[in-house]
Amino acid sequence: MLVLKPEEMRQLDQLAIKKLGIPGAVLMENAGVQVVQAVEKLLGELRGKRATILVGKGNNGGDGLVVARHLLNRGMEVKTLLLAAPEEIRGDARLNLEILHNLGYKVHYAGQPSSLNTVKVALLYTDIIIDAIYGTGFQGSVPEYVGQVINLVNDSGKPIVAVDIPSGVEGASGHVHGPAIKATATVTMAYPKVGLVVEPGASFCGQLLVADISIPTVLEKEVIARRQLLQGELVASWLPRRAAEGHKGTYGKVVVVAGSRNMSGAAVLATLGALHGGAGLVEVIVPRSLQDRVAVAVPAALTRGAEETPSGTLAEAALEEITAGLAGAQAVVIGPGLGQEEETGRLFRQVLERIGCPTVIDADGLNYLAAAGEKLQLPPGTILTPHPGEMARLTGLTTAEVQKDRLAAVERAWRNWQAVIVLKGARTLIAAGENCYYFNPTGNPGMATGGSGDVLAGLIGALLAQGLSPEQAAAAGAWLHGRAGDLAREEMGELALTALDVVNYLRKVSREIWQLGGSKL
Ligand SMILES: NC(=O)C1=CN([C@@H]2O[C@H](COP(=O)(O)OP(=O)(O)OC[C@H]3O[C@@H](n4cnc5c(N)ncnc54)[C@H](O)[C@@H]3O)[C@@H](O)[C@H]2O)[C@H](O)CC1
Ligand SMILES: [K+]
Repeated sequence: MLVLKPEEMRQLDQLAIKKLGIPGAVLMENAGVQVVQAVEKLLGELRGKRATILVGKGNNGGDGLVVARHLLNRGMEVKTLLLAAPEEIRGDARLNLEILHNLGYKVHYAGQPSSLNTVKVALLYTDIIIDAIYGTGFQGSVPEYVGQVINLVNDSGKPIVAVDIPSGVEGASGHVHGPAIKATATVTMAYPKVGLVVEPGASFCGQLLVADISIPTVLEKEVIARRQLLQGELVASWLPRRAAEGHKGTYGKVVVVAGSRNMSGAAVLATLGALHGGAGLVEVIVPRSLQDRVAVAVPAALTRGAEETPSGTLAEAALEEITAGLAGAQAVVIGPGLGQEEETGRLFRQVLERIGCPTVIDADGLNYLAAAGEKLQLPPGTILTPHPGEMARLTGLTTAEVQKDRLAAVERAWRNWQAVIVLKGARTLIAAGENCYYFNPTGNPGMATGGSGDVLAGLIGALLAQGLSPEQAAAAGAWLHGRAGDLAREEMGELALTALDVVNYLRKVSREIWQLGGSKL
């Protein structure tokens, strides 16, 4: 599903209104009706229940006024609190204010500090709160009084439905500079906005519902940016359907270069990720003393032992053995558990020069890249999979700076390295080119556990080997990995979840994708 910046949404709104002749008031009416449906989903029967609607001065407030009219029609007791002076309300929002007035319905003015008590009382005697204070027109931080209102709403313990965007969240970036509504559900109009699918904004949305307000889909071609919210349907459409006559050669060979004495598990987990991601063949190359152990742990993989340093990391002398292993590879995964020996770093650079197929660089591989001091030539179709700390090293930012603006960080890394970048962490973000992003909604905090990233690297390698483009492999890998973690959480919660569970639950995801056969998940 396409993800838009507010300015792009405004452009489509304007085209729908001015070029196609759909009146703005119709769009607003549709927006309001969609919010009413969400309220109904949350509350069930509406008759006799109470709603409080907080209305700002812009069109978001206008949507709120439509909601008020429809909830009244459904027999609800509705209190509408205007946080702006009535004379500030213009255009379609004004029209809706006048309709309410003509109905004899009283909208309360609650736009100044002395109204805080009115707000408190309203919030006490309500079953649901509708946030129509700010929408896509909002930037910066909310005025002090509005901040006080928002804090009261958040502390009320009542379900909150945000109209288009939780007020206080910037639609273009997901930045939150002060108080912001913590919604139970957000009904966003026509398309998800960037600020709703990246952190921290994403955490304020609750359940995200995308409402059809009759913006014709033909207008999508006017949007140049390629930003996609990942969904099972899209991922399934990229994955190859296995042919009856297929054999292991059909699904590609992944070579995993990983592991050291203290981190043999990283090699095992990356290999398991590749095997469960559907690779035809996986060969894992590890320091010689680990080979037997790894072979027992992953009997379905080929193993190759290579020269090692005294501390048990791959040695420079391993180059020829690794080069031999690379023969016939469709994809390479390099980095998990390699350690931080200088000699292994030198080897890493030489191996990179010999790889001729799409490559996933993860973990210690990323640290070697960052430490190289010069910009290394990456294999064609490289994917980098940093967590925020690794991202900081790759871009010269601090981890806090990366997390504060993940979108900017991932864009910077893409420009620096000209590779597909997968920024892990809550709401994994993928940058694949100029204005080309994938936003991953799957995954949960239970997956913040050692080895989970190794599984992802292997999984992406498998998808590359099966012929997905680097951007599809990165995006699909992130989605499938997060989905496996989500299914694992459904059964075991977050505490006990380990990387091995992510591997094991890939089976269920595989089944879902298989059953989907290209239809909806
Ligand atoms: N036809 C349409 O465009 C439709 C839009 N819909 C809804 O409208 C909003 C967008 O409306 P807009 O009037 O552009 O913006 P807001 O309602 O978000 O109003 C913002 C309002 O507040 C001012 N403002 C911005 N930042 C701050 C700040 N930091 N402090 C104080 N005030 C601020 C700004 O100047 C505006 O005056 C969209 O989200 C939809 O909900 C309909 O859905 C359909 C048609
Ligand atoms: K809002």
